Amino acid sequence: MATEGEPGVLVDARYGKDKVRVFRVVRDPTTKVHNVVEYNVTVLVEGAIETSYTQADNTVVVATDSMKNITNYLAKVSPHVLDPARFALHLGAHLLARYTHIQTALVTVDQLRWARIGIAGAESSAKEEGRPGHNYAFWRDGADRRFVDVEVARKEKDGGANTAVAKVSGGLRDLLVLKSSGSAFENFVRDEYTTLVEVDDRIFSTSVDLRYTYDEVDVRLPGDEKGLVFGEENVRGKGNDGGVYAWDDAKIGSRAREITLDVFAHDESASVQATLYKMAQRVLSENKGIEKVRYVLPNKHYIPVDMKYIGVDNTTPRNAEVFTPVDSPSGLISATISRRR
Ligand SMILES: O=c1[nH]c(=O)c2[nH]c(=O)[nH]c2[nH]1
Repeated sequence: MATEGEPGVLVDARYGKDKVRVFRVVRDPTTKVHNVVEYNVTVLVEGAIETSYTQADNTVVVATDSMKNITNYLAKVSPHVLDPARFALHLGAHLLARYTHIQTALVTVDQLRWARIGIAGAESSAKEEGRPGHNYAFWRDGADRRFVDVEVARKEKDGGANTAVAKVSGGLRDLLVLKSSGSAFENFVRDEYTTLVEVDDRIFSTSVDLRYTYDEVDVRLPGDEKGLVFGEENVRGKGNDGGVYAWDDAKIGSRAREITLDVFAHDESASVQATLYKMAQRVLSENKGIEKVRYVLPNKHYIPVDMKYIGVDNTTPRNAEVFTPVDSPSGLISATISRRR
């Protein structure tokens, strides 16, 4: 939108609430087993909102405070609250159903870890991944977070249709790993700039960031007045997968984490690049609904301390035992691996 006399043109605009912190407990009154989730939610919208920027017209603005309220309200009433992907889809679809001038809703749900405390006893009838666990006592069993990113876009402009298409990706952030053997780095370019020595055994540590992207899904917006009826039938995969959800993000999320840890541990790593590629291939081969995988792996260097000055060998790989962990600089290795068509 351009106004005469102004040098600039509004090219894109989106707004919303970031860092909406939500904790939800779901209680089963019969078994007394509780399930809990903690999310950091980002909820943004795009659409016919240009005049709020160009003409100070707030009549098109759903307040970011209201978006926070909607997030909390859906955390209370959505049947999908325990599943971040479905919850994010429901929140995005709800915003489009409720506000016809909104074209696209962008929802990110970052999930903090809460695992059942695995103890036996009277209050431990619940199970987590087959293990016994306390019914309502939990602990933070890792600093890594699962996330899901959902972009729900109305199919037709101007609120005309009750159908939308959703781009969904999920992943993992800040999974910190280290191995003290099984990693080499040799045969790299050697020239006048090279000081790094080749090693057939070194420490390999990284903080894994992983994003996997699904095939797009079709979304039917909730038709009921309150926008709360949003079931399996509202989301359809595009392939011949019999409709409903084309994937189970909860299962894929925990499997991708297991695969990442498994490949990291088992691979005789020739480089961060080569290990990354193997991780991505495994994630693709075991999860048919995933279209592409992106890993970002910083190489967190651990430098053997040189003790030659005191007559001690601490630098040849066999004798390297004391290291200085180096925060910066770090390598930064990334790649996207897409399913072969
Ligand atoms: O696995 C590695 N890949 C690199 O590209 C690189 N560069 C470097 O200095 N060390 C390493 N390690």
